[in-house]
Amino acid sequence: MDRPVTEADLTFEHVPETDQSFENALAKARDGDRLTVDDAIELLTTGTDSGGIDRTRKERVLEAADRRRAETVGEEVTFIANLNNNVTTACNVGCLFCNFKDAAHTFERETEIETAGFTKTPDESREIVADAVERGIYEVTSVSGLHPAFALDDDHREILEAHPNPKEVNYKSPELYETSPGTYTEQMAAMDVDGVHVHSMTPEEAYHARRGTDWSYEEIYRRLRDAGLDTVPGTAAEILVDEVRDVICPGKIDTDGWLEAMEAAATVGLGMTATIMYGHVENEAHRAIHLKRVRDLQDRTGTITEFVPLSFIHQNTPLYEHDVVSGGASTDEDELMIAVSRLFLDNIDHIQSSWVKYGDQQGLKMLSCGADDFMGTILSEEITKRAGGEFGEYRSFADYVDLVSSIGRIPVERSTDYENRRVIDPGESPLGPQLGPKADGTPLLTREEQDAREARTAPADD
Ligand SMILES: C[S@@+](CC[C@H](N)C(=O)[O-])C[C@H]1O[C@@H](n2cnc3c(N)ncnc32)[C@H](O)[C@@H]1O
Ligand SMILES: Nc1c(NC[C@H](O)[C@H](O)[C@H](O)CO)[nH]c(=O)[nH]c1=O
Ligand SMILES: N[C@@H](Cc1ccc(O)cc1)C(=O)O
Ligand code: SF4
Repeated sequence: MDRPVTEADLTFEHVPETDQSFENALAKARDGDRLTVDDAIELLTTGTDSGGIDRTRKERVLEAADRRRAETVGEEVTFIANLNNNVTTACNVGCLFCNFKDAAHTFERETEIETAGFTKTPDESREIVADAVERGIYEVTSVSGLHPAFALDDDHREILEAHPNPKEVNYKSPELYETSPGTYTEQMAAMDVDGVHVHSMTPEEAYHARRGTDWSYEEIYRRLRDAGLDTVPGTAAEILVDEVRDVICPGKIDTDGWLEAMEAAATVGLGMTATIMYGHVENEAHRAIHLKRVRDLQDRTGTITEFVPLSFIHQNTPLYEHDVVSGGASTDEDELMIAVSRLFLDNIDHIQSSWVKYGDQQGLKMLSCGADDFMGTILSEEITKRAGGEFGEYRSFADYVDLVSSIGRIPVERSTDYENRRVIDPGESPLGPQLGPKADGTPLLTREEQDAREARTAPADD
């Protein structure tokens, strides 16, 4: 085809059609029976017997999910004091839903083009994380573009440098770039400040860290773990159905590759999260199959601590700009995605509501649709912002306590693995992080940041 693919061109093998009825599926969900893919399709569509979403049926699904949430985890709403420290935006994988990336050639020394992106050296990463740890952060989340100069470690660099055709394996020497990201193990070690929890290396990044070798994912994750990695973010999952991946991320590892990497991380003892990125070209059958693949993986490993539905942010993405999609998920679809995740994933305790994707108001609503975790302080956000999201880059503990208390739930700070938890009394002072290695309750934001924030939110002078 010499024109870009559009929504009308897409025909999928998997379509939302079933022999199940909505009422049967809902009855099973209410009874706590394990749901099938067809059950999930019925709930996500509020019945395939009619088109569009039926609001009354939707409310019944949300109610069932909210009840399941209360039975499983009670009334506490958790969140974490964390920092996002993404190392580089250089990436040539070309996912059509992503505007986080910048073409890697714009980072080269010998280029006229000024790059719109960034690359941090390991020393720079350490400084950023050390500063945040100083302020009470105890998790760093780090996801990055697949910079061509990245290697797993010195052994891997040697292999890549000796490769007869480095281009074939998406490798270029660090000397060619203005700034080198170093190696993945150097970045892990650099971010491992004072025992901070390092949450990093998605399956896609792990694939990049083994390119041009015959090393297994176990070997990759073992070396990363030994360098300081603690848990793995289960992003790059997108939709775990290859006919969808072929459209939105043809350059990425396939479904089996993603599952293999996650299983390997579990085998070497790493905990992990899992995600779905929905609301683009996929239909409810794909969402349901995705949930089944995640549930099966968790049956095999038991190491997934939370499931995170990531609603597609469309504004600045190639998928939207090339008219492949006309927007993202509707609010009804968002609520049903959270609810059916809770009902279907009977082996994952926590469902996360992302304020980055939904905003505060809808994010809070999700906590009554099946979600029980409200993400983290993050302090910096680039993925959603660059895609056109407008819900900001951080939340303080005071924000969290206000928000969670406003819906009559209990604010609780947690560790990445949910093992350490601290119920926060809204009346206490300070509210700040207390689980951290420097647990002195230092406010999350510096004075300057607080002032800047107040200036932004203050009513304009007349
Ligand atoms: C930007 S990538 C960074 C890590 C690494 N390059 C990878 O792909 O695994 C992390 C995740 O962000 C999510 N993401 C990217 N663009 C998005 C968008 N426009 N809307 C919602 N989520 C998005 C995707 O789920 C993706 O896997
Ligand atoms: N949902 C989003 C997250 N979630 C990850 C959490 O912040 C945290 O790292 C995890 O729960 C492990 O403790 N992070 C983002 O940057 N953006 C999101 O939309
Ligand atoms: N980085 C992802 C979110 C994410 C990160 C880590 C996780 O464990 C889960 C989700 C995004 O903003 O889209
Ligand atoms: S989602 Fe990840 S791999 Fe894909 S283009 Fe964006 S940064 Fe690169």
